Amino acid sequence: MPTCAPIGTALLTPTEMAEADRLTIESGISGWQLMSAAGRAVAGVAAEMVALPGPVACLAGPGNNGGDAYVAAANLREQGFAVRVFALGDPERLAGDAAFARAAWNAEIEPLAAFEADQFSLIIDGLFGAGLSRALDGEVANCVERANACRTPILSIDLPSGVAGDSGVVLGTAFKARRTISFFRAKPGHRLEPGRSLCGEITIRPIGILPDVLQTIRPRTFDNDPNLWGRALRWPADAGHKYDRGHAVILSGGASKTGAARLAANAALRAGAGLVTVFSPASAVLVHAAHLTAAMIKRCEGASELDTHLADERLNAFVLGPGFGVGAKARDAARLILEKARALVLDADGITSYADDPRALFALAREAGKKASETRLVMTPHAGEFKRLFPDLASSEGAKLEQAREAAARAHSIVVLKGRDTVIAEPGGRAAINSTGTPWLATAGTGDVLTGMIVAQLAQGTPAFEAACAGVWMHGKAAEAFGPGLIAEDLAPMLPKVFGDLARLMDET
Ligand SMILES: NC(=O)C1=CN([C@@H]2O[C@H](COP(=O)(O)OP(=O)(O)OC[C@H]3O[C@@H](n4cnc5c(N)ncnc54)[C@H](OP(=O)(O)O)[C@@H]3O)[C@@H](O)[C@H]2O)[C@@H](O)CC1
Ligand SMILES: Nc1ncnc2c1ncn2[C@@H]1O[C@H](COP(=O)(O)OP(=O)(O)O)[C@@H](O)[C@H]1O
Ligand SMILES: [K+]
Repeated sequence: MPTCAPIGTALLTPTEMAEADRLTIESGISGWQLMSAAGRAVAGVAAEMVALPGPVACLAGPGNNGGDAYVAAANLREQGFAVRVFALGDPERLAGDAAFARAAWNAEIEPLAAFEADQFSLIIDGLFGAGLSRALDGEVANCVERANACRTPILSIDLPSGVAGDSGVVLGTAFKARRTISFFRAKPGHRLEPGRSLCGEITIRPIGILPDVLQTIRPRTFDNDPNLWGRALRWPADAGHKYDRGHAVILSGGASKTGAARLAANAALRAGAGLVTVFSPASAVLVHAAHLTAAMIKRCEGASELDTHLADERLNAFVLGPGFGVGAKARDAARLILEKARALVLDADGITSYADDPRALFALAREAGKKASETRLVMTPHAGEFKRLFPDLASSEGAKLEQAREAAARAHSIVVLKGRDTVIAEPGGRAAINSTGTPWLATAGTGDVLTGMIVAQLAQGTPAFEAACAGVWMHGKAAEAFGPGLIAEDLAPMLPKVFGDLARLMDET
């Protein structure tokens, strides 16, 4: 079986990054060494973006982000580029390493008001990075908007000025960069929208910060990639049996709404569940029979039949919600499944069924978790569904990471808050931000497919957080593998390629 590094790829908040900086300096590497390395790295990327002699504009802010810009300016000048530096505020007031960097530039510094964006071949944005503390306004906001309006490419240092590093939210206004270079580890703001889109292509460079500092910082946010969950994923054992790979159940809605259940069922089979059964009301059994082959069908009319079926303990992971219908029937089913401490992926109508009483669901999840000694509920809301269960959290605009984290703690469950920047959070505070996928996923039924990919991992015994992360990752990879023009049915057939690529990736790490 392939193996992989035990910890994930951490994403550091600006506060954690400052701590990484501080711990490294404490260990004997100076702040000036870090800034020099950062500035040189910026110049290296700039030189990839523009041909000699430029001209290049370096916009320098009042903090260390500006310091990086002065170092980059001096380095580019050495390489033969024509460079002009424009400063926000009085450069004489710079302190510490940034003052050093300004002194090393040792040439004219013009006021930001003199900057004319269309006179340059490249703009380097060193106004604000991790230290952004309030909305851009006045002269700075004007400068950003002028730069965005012209076609000159922008290279942002650390973050596009105006993007908050911990949330990706825009404070006032922000540069729309062609490329962004950051250091040591990426930040949540590089992954969360709209920050992610404003960064353009992101390059992360080492600058001498020691990875050991992560042991002290203990980050809680990670890139959703196989470094985080690869080792937890179950692969078929050489002499394995189908029951070793779990038996997933998809609860279907009535005759006119059966497609969603089949999308989930086929995805669950392709994603590795040993067996998959669709529980169907009598009225829809024939419709399913006409379409399903490897997946099985069992009549399940309502609560009492579900209760009887649940006596079979091999049925270990369930999907409830896609096409199911909103109401008491969904709530009864969720209750029975969680009371038996089976793993449950709750989506769509399953989530909406609890809009009037979310706390009833959270209590069921808490008890199921206690009984099984692990989280049993995975919820997969899109923003609209999220709002139905967590209206107070949803009103805090733009704080997607914290919303998902708080919701997971409150609901004693894994919360998969979907979108281009899907966040997966667990009750203990660990969270992952996904970057796989394409905009072609914005089409009917792809969420149903996602539930199938997650339930397959749960059925195989992967812990709920890792199961959800793996499902979201492979869902996006399947979309990338298919390319433009996809519909929901196209995703599951891409999984053999996704698994092949994953196995190779993990063998390499
Ligand atoms: N950590 C590392 O490992 C390394 C970090 N490095 C670099 O350091 C950067 C972080 O530096 P930093 O902490 O000095 O913050 P920075 O982003 O320059 O801004 C602070 C200044 O901006 C001001 N200000 C804020 N918002 C404002 C607004 N809207 N409008 C106007 N002013 C505003 C704020 O004012 P204040 O809030 O104090 O009033 C303060 O004066 C980081 O992004 C990276 O590039 C590398 O050199 C090497 C290693
Ligand atoms: N612009 C986008 N880029 C990447 N992924 C997206 C985008 N829009 C939607 N998705 C993904 O597509 C899926 C849509 O799920 P959902 O909204 O539940 O759709 P449905 O209910 O039609 O199945 C989610 O996994 C979501 O993260
Ligand atoms: K910047």
